[in-house]
Amino acid sequence: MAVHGTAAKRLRREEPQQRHGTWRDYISLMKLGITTANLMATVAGLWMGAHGHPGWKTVVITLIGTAMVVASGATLNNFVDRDIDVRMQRTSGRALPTGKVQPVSALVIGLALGAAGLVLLAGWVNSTAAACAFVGLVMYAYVYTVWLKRTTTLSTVLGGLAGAMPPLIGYAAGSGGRLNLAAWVVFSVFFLWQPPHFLPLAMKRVEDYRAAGIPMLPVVRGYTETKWQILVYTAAMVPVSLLLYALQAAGVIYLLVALVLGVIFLWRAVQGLFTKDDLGWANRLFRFSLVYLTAICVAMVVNPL
Ligand code: HEM
Ligand SMILES: CC(C)=CCC/C(C)=C/CC/C(C)=C/COP(=O)(O)OP(=O)(O)O
Repeated sequence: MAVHGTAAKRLRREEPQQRHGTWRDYISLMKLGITTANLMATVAGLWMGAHGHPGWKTVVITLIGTAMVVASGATLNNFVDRDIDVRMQRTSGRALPTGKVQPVSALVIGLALGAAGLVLLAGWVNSTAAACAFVGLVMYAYVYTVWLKRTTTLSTVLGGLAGAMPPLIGYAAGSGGRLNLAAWVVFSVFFLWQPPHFLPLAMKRVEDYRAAGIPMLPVVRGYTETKWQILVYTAAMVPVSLLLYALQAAGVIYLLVALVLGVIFLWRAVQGLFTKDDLGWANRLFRFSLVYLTAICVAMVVNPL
């Protein structure tokens, strides 16, 4: 049945405009901000695994391979999440919800990046690094994105298993495939860091997630429970981060950075329990989580033993 006049105009307005994407739109699928930060974590793992002396060929190939696998995870996450991203103000302008990039293109690019990155790591680094990358990719693109994010408040914590894999990829690359206790302590620091990194953002975007039907912790259990969990994970992360010094895997400079910034992180998390300005506090904590991440990665590079 032909549709004429205002109804036709309204229909045209509701469909995502079929605009052909530029190369920037395709690149945006890879979430370069998060991917770059994951490479920073990979470098930290590399230097820790190699006790400060990784070979440059290993560094370059590991970073290219890990970048491809993380970009693959982000692109596949965009492909799967396009139905919910269109319903959240923060993500509705992305390339897939706006129709700038076709879903099948994102799927093909995501799968190709993942396959190429895994082959690079397996063929030119080592099988342990490739295995860590494969686990991270499956955990992020499938377990977190397809399954957990839509069904449980535990998605953030379990998604943290994926987010803690890049430093382990780096550690495996730097150590010739050996994942000793220090490797798992590095993994644990990044694992414990992620809830205090993301949950403040989830608080800020609680109405977005409620509108999209995503059961993030603040949507289901409210701000108070979320603030307590932020405090618990931060309180666990600080002493675990100091274990690297106790294991003689990192030196005094690292110890001072982890101690001072860890105490500041902890104090800011405690402040959340008493603040009247929840969203202002959440904004500041999210931003500080990135400062802490950067400082810890730099300290691991500067002062491995
Ligand atoms: C459970 C795991 C994680 C969740 C749920 C999460 C979630 C998010 C979200 C929703 C944003 C805002 C992005 C936007 O608005 O477009 C963000 C930003 C960011 N995340 Fe995470 N993240 C996680 C793990 C990580 C990890 C492991 C890293 C790095 C090692 C990281 C680094 C960053 C950075 C640097 C930004 C700011 C840059 C940007 O917005 O692109 N995140 N995160
Ligand atoms: C080896 C490998 C692939 C490791 C994964 C590293 C990585 C990208 C970790 C971040 C994990 C994560 C849950 C991001 C947020 O996705 P989201 O869907 O909650 O964010 P969005 O709402 O902004 O899309």
